[in-house]
Amino acid sequence: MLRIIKGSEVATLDELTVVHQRISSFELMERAALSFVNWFTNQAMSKSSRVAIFFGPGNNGGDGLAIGRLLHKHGYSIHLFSCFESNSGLSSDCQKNFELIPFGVLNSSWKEFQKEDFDCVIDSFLGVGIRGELRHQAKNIVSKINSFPGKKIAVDLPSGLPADTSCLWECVQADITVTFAFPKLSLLFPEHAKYSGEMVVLDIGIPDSIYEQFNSYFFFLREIDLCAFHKTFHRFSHKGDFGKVLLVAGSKGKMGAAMLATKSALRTGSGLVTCLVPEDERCSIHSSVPEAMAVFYDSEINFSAYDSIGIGPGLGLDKLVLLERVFDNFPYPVVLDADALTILARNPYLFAKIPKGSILTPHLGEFERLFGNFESHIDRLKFAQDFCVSHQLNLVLKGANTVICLSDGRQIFNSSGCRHMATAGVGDVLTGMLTSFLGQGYSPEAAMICGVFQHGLAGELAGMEKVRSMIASDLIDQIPASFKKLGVE
Ligand SMILES: NC(=O)C1=CN([C@@H]2O[C@H](COP(=O)(O)OP(=O)(O)OC[C@H]3O[C@@H](n4cnc5c(N)ncnc54)[C@H](OP(=O)(O)O)[C@@H]3O)[C@@H](O)[C@H]2O)[C@@H](O)CC1
Ligand SMILES: Nc1ncnc2c1ncn2[C@@H]1O[C@H](COP(=O)(O)OP(=O)(O)O)[C@@H](O)[C@H]1O
Ligand SMILES: [K+]
Repeated sequence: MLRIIKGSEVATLDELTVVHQRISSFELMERAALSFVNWFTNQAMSKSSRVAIFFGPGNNGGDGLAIGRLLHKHGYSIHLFSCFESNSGLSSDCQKNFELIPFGVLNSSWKEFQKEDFDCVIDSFLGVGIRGELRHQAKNIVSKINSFPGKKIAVDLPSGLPADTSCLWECVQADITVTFAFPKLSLLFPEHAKYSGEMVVLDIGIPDSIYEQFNSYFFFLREIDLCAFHKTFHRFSHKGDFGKVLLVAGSKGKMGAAMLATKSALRTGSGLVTCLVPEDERCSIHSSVPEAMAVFYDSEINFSAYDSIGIGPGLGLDKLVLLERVFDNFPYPVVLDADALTILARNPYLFAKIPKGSILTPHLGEFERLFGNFESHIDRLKFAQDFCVSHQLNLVLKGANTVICLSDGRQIFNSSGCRHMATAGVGDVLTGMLTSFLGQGYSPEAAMICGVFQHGLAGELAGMEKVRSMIASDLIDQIPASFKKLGVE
């Protein structure tokens, strides 16, 4: 899994790569620029587009100059805007690229930029090199860039955004940030959505072994990481091997949540799925998910007969006693979502009773209900880390780039998913998937890695087809295609 390192460590990462691959730092910059240009030319942007590139004196500016040179070669009309007073302080690779500005590419001061003259702005003013608060002049440059109403594409980071911390000043408001090698931590913070826009991570050929030389408990989960976590089943596998799972979900008026979680667990591969529901609601489960079984609140339930239990979707807030019964009678990790989390928030003494290794799946609102308000995402993540380590629990903090917070302190950002997933019931589907993988014998870590990534992938597939019309059931329908895409049978 890709390690997310600090912005201040990028220079060392570059140096180690240059030595390891026997290339020059100029060649590494060229590689970054080529990967950007390759991405850019695949966007639906006409060759007649007029492109403005703001470039600073550091290596971020060097990237911009190289990008400008290469885009000019592709036939784009390029106008460079320098964001410094004197040419004497350029970084060495920026200087080399400055000397290579081709004939036909205009170069002016940022002050001369006229927004009406362009179709697109590339922001390569500042990257990971920013230290401390943005200086006065830099703030003016950022405002100038932000005055452009069209598409703004940030190179590596929107200028002004610190790489690892929350930002307290105005930065470039990019529509898309194209970042090199690994996502800079601050691009993953929800409070930076208006600066980072969409995020694209481009591989520039830095081997994983180089990242391993840095200490970091933040990771980025990609499709290639999944294969190692999936179990394989053999020819003689029977439904018992695929797990017996129990979903404690649904109440009067909220049976849809139970159905979504149940269908999702079946589609994720569970052999036997039972739903614990109010007896009055038996028909709704039987008629909508005939493959599932139902048990009822008043009956004697042998919780230990199940391989995994997921609790919460549509449960209702009056199920404290039931929740305690599960905790007292089931010693293995459970999945806790939705109303189960609200019951926990109201009764914090229950934290100590949750089986070790369990998975709590709050969205930001539920996280706040459980643990209070945080000024920044980094503070929230630090709290989550301490909570997970001290209680030996796992937490899936849902949202764009869902964070899997493991009980050993590691925090893994998911890369799959799309904005169309922000619709009712999509979280219930995740509960079904996580419970299903646990029931199939996956460790909590493997269940979260496979479940969270694949949930996002199914969401992307459904979103591609249904765009903003997507509903949670569409995501369930795409679970089979997500298995196929991952090559998991
Ligand atoms: N492996 C990778 O990812 C690769 C990374 N690469 C690229 O290198 C970039 C990093 O380049 P970098 O280190 O030269 O820093 P960069 O962002 O250009 O900024 C330096 C400038 O910022 C200025 N400055 C500082 N603080 C400031 C403030 N508060 N307010 C205002 N200004 C401030 C500082 O001024 P000074 O303090 O020196 O006066 C200096 O001029 C990285 O983002 C990526 O694009 C690729 O080329 C290759 C592979
Ligand atoms: N903008 C987004 N980008 C990617 N994924 C998202 C986005 N918004 C929501 N999601 C995902 O959709 C799911 C929504 O879950 P949740 O808020 O619990 O929904 P519900 O309670 O309606 O079931 C989560 O898995 C979350 O990560
Ligand atoms: K930038």
